[in-house]
Amino acid sequence: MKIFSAEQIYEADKATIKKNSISSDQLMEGVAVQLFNWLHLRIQGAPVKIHLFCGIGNNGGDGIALARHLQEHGYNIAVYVVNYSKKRSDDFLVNLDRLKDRKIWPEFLDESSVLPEIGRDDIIVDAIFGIGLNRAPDAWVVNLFEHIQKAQAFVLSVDIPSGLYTDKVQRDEKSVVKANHTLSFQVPKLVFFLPETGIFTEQWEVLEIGLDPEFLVNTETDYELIGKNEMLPVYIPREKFSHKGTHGHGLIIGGSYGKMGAVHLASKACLHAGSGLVTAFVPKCGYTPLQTNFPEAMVLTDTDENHITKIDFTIDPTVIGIGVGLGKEASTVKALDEFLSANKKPLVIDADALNILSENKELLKKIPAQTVLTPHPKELERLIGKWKDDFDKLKKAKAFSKEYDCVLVIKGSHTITIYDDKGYVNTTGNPGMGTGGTGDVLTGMITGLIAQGYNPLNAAVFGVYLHGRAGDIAVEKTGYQALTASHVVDAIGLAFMDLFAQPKNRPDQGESGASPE
Ligand SMILES: NC(=O)C1=CN([C@@H]2O[C@H](COP(=O)(O)OP(=O)(O)OC[C@H]3O[C@@H](n4cnc5c(N)ncnc54)[C@H](OP(=O)(O)O)[C@@H]3O)[C@@H](O)[C@H]2O)[C@@H](O)CC1
Ligand SMILES: Nc1ncnc2c1ncn2[C@@H]1O[C@H](COP(=O)(O)OP(=O)(O)O)[C@@H](O)[C@H]1O
Ligand SMILES: [K+]
Repeated sequence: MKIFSAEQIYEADKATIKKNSISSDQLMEGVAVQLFNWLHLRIQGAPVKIHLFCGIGNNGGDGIALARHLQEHGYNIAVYVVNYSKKRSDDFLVNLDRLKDRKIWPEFLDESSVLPEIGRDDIIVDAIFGIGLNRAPDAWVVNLFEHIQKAQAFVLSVDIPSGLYTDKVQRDEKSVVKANHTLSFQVPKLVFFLPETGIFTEQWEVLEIGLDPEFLVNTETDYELIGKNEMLPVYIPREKFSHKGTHGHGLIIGGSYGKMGAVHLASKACLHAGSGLVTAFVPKCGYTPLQTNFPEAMVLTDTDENHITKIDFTIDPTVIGIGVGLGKEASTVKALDEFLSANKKPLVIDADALNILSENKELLKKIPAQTVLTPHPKELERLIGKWKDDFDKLKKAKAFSKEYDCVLVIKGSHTITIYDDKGYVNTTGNPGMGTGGTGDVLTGMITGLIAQGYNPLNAAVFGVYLHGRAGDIAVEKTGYQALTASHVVDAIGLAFMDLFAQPKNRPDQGESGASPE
């Protein structure tokens, strides 16, 4: 699913109005009917009090139009106009008149108003600011937001939590409404997926509002949301006459004394992701544990007992995943330098190999085109430097990816893979995966996918998707706390099979950390 910018959404709006020969008021009316249907389906005429806080632009217009439909169906409503500007939008005014025609008189709130009482069991509709927010809300509006929060009632935000910008971080947390649920019009917004801005809505859901499909299909976006629908066309099926020789050979290089598990996890994940063969290249101390516990892997060893000191092998792997459990010994740094100077194979780089690159930036020039780098936030900071906020991070990440022609996988709750100026935002995974070793599993999976013939970008995006999906499947049996990296490895096969499972009968919805399909 594409993630459009606010400018593109306004353009889509215009294109829809032009193509369908409808007025903007008719478009808003369609939106209001959708909003009403959503609420009506869930509260089914219950006498719960619904407080609608409406701004004076089109977001407010949506709220005002929704109020009319709720009133027509006998709901117990209270409507407030948050009068933060004299410049009201035409469609807001049209809908305000319609409301007055029905003898509903909204309460106009301003700086001097006594704020309404809201019960804990009431519902709040937040239609104060939409995507038109372009400056910080006034202090009295922030005060209203706090009043809304204190009520602890269920907050439904229309289009976007009010106070949240679409393209920058709102510094003051109090200046944004914290929504329980957001109904985002037609497309999700990038801010739902970034750590600093995603916290303002617990759940989000796309509400179809009938924007022109041709515009949506033909418009390129900077970000794409990755779910099952995006990954199915990427999947490479197994051919009947294929064999281990055609499924590729992944080589995992890493490990040091006390950190051999990382190599075990990555190599196992590489095989579970479908690589025909896997070889682990480790210090000598890794030989026995790996051979004993993981019979499917072949093992090559360094001359040193505890660390990688010289990466020397005669096999011909398809792809190399390097860095897990590696350590940063001086001899390891030298070995990595020599390896990168000679290597011609596609690479996946993680963990200490990334840290070595960060400390020896000249080595970055030696990585092959489209190398996949998989940093967690701290490793990313070492690579690209400190960022001011999440948007600055994405900008710096894109510049870095361009400079070194690499696929940059920014790991997190919603991992974002960057390549060629575009970001692929993952929807799978869960907080249970914040446990040692899950990153090693991802490295192995991406390596295993490249081994089978996926190009590095597809391998990264698909690997991240499958990794999160495996975590989601595994956590159903373990719970968040007990989930371990090994559980994730064990569920990789189920994650593949889930690609072809019949969809469950539920609406196209998502929530922080859950898949939208
Ligand atoms: N295609 C779609 O998705 C459709 C979208 N629709 C809906 O339209 C919504 C966007 O509506 P919108 O453009 O009228 O802007 P909105 O957010 O209501 O703000 C109102 C105005 O407030 C102003 N302003 C800004 N910041 C301010 C501040 N801090 N303090 C005070 N004032 C401030 C600013 O005007 P300014 O003063 O800068 O001239 C701004 O224009 C969208 O979210 C969705 O709900 C549907 O109806 C139809 C289909
Ligand atoms: N809250 C979360 N939601 C979804 N995925 C998560 C969450 N926390 C961590 N993960 C995933 O778990 C992995 C952790 O990787 P990393 O920090 O490198 O772990 P390690 O170094 O221990 O292997 C990443 O792929 C990350 O996206
Ligand atoms: K809103």
